[in-house]
Amino acid sequence: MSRRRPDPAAAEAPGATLATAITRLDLKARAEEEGPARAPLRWPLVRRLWSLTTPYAGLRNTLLVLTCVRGIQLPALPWILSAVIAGPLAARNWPGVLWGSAGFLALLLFTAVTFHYRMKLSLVLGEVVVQDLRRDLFGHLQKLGMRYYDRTKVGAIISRMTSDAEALRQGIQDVVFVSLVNVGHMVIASLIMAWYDLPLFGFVLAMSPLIWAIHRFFGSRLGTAWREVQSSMSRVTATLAESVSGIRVTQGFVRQERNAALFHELVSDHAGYNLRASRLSGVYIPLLDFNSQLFLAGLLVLGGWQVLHGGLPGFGGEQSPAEQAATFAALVVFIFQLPPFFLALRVVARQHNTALTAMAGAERVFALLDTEPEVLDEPDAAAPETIRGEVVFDDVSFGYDPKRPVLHGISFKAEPGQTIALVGHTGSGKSTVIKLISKFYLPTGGRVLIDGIATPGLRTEALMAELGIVLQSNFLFTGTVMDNIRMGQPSASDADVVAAAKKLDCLDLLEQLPEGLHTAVGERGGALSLGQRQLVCFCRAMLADPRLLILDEATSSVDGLTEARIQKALNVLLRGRTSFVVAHRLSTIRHASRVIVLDHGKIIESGRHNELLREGGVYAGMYRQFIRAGEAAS
Ligand SMILES: Nc1ncnc2c1ncn2[C@@H]1O[C@H](COP(=O)(O)OP(=O)(O)OP(=O)(O)O)[C@@H](O)[C@H]1O
Repeated sequence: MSRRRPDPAAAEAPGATLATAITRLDLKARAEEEGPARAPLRWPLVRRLWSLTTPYAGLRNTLLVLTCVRGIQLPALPWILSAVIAGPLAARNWPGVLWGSAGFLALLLFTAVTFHYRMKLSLVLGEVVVQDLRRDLFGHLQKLGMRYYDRTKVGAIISRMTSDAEALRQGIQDVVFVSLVNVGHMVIASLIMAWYDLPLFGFVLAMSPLIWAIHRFFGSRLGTAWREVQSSMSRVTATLAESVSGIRVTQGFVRQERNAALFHELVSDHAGYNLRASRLSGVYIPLLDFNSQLFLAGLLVLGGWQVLHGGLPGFGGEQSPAEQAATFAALVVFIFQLPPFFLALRVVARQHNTALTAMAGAERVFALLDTEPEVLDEPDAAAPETIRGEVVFDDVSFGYDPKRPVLHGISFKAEPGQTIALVGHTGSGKSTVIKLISKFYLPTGGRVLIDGIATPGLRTEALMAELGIVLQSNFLFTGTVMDNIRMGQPSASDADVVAAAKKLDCLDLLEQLPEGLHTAVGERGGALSLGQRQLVCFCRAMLADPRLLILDEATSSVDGLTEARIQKALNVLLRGRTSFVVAHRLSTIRHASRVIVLDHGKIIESGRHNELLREGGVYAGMYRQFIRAGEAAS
């Protein structure tokens, strides 16, 4: 954890304690979204990860061959050098030195070419596998139902697609191939050393676990520290983005100081993690370097003794000149083999840490891919060509959590072509009724019937083909006005889009935009006014021409003139199709075939506007309030 100095400015800031509490909660929630940093190596998971390379078996197998070749080349290079020094050079044989150098150069070139292709192909393999994985994840996310999205945070989904997918890429592109190269290198180098001098090699083996242990101790701590640095940075950027986009609210509610305290806390957290990682690196790298050099010093003493005194203490007696030359050659071989041998050991240990991170990422990514989409269709569900648009709620009850119902015994019938206005206080269940008609959920009790077919028996695609949804948030995707309208009917031509806008009598309003229908709407439609966004969504629904229309009317007000045009467009849009409107406009409610008043998930009144007014019940009270609020605002 980071150690922070108390900051007087932050402590004095109003709400600093609250800010700290919020940060703590926020950090905890985000840490939960990110999940554990590492997971143990599990064979089934490794096999599944490896199976992602199956479609690219040719590429993968070429890489395996290159990996093996490189595992031999790496120890062969220092071996040639040591052989030339201990052989031709010690014997003062100049042509032999030249031949040896030429052989070294040739192998060097071959090694460079192998390295080039190994790097290139592993990057390609990592890229194609991650591309497939992201495509599969996205496709799978599209299939998951509302329940999944109700319980999963957006941040968690984004982490699966970004940091976890990246961890998998590292696992596939680096861990396997880099580890194989280095393990191969170590095996061959060990064979060479053991061949030259078995007892001296015993000394090397005895020291290796020390280096491995140092690496494991620091490596895992460093891995965690760097991951914390990264995630604390993403918290800083996320908070910064939120603060900048919400700057008006911040200033409006005079929250600048509180936000500054929160931001300060996140930044000092990040600095703390950075310092911790730097402190660890500062000990680890010099320690490892010192150990390797110490090792060489030990080797020089032992090997030197052997050369000068004939064999290691306790391993044989007097040596002949030929044996002494062989001992000298062995020492040179060891001195050349050892530094890259320890380097390879370090690389393998580092890859082990990366593999644990990849395992954690793989567990989460596969868990998402294995999440079964909720089955909403019965096996023999009907898929009628068209829908007339009769909607019946037959004693429907529903709870997002089945133990806590939010709709109780709802019954009503909408004839084809009718407009049903849903009104009620916030949380009364209006949106939930709409979600049941849209088949985002199935009722927990009773039946929702469309054209006499209960929703589980009606194929979801058939319903969606005849269902148009216009939400209050007026969701627009990055692209042009034209693209956004066409989303309602992807095969529609430009002329069809223009015709839809004409039908709603709003073409002139959209053509007034800087580039007319080709104007880019900006992120989430930010480049358009609220009224323009609503019109684009109406055109989108008009183009799709569904039999059933769901409309969550926007509450935000637009200027009087635009309001009149929107109202006119809305009347055209509603005409001739069964519509359910979460109504906020008086004129929509007045023209509705029926107004359904909900309270705490129950229908308390139902009828035409005038009838309900005459009854003088809850609706009449709401209406009076509405009128008073309208007068006060004008
Ligand atoms: N995804 C959800 N998970 C759990 N409970 C939910 C969910 N959505 C809504 N609820 C709860 O269901 C009840 C009805 O909510 P609903 O959104 O249908 O009301 P509403 O009348 O549309 O409200 P508003 O006018 O504020 O949009 C509320 O108590 C709400 O807290």
